[in-house]
Amino acid sequence: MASSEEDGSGNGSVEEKENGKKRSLGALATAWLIFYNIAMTAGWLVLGIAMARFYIQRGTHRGLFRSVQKILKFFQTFALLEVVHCAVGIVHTSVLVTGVQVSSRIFMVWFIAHSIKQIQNEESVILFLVVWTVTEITRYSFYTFNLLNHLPYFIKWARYNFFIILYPAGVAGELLTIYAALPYVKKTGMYSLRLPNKYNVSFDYYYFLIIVMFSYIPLFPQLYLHMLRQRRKVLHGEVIVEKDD
Ligand SMILES: CCCCCCCCCCCCC[C@@H](O)CC(=O)SCCNC(=O)CCNC(=O)[C@H](O)C(C)(C)COP(=O)(O)OP(=O)(O)OC[C@H]1O[C@@H](n2cnc3c(N)ncnc32)[C@H](O)[C@@H]1OP(=O)(O)O
Repeated sequence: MASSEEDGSGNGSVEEKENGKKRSLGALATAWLIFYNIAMTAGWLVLGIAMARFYIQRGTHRGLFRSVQKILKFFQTFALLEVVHCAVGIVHTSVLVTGVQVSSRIFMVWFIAHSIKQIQNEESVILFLVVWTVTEITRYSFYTFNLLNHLPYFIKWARYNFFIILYPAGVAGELLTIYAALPYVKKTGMYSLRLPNKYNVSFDYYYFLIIVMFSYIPLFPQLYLHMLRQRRKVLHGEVIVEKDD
């Protein structure tokens, strides 16, 4: 009689198969994340180089957003996958924190900078673009090297120190840009729904933007504190017990 190990019907064998499955899922997920992080690092690098070239050649920031917007829209929108990564569990971080971060960026790109052409040449747009670019090149290269188990210390240091200045600077750029958009939104009534209409609902994008600006007050500190906790954990080895979402 064949032993359970030989015929593959015993517990040990089932466990082995399951472990194998886990291993291959793990390998697949790792391979995907390496590909994703390399693509994102490259995308933000291309954006950074395009911005620098534009400024060196033209000597002005006017027209810069227009010239780099396609790359920005593509790679910032691609970042939606980060929420998916957390949701399916291949990345161990909070769906809520990542969701707030990604949705605020998507909102800035599509519903502010893309939609309101009149504000595209504001200095504040360049401020958040430069800040996002430096942040993302550092962040995605950090994840890539980390997954490859070859993380240079200066990248780790940059990932968990740059944000101390870049986060408030990015928020300032975003808030100033929304503020600059307000008069145009009020004048044109864009994305607004006035009564009477067949749905019997009204929506005022102008007031919505004001609410969004105020929502930074409770939300931004949460993200900043999250990053400070990550910093203590990664750079100083502190054990931090995170609350579930
Ligand atoms: C509809 C209208 C919406 C309006 C909403 C208004 C909201 C307003 C408030 C929002 C303000 C945001 C402003 C913001 O846009 C401004 C800026 O970004 S300025 C630039 C500076 N910013 C930053 O430095 C933050 C950048 N963002 C992040 O770091 C992340 O998005 C964040 C979710 C905030 C934190 O990331 P995370 O929790 O993942 O921290 P870690 O990087 O330490 O990673 C934790 C573990 O997860 C692993 N991980 C994560 N991602 C990956 C990945 N892609 N590939 C592989 N591994 C990944 C990481 O390695 C860690 O694992 P381990 O702990 O095991 O090492």
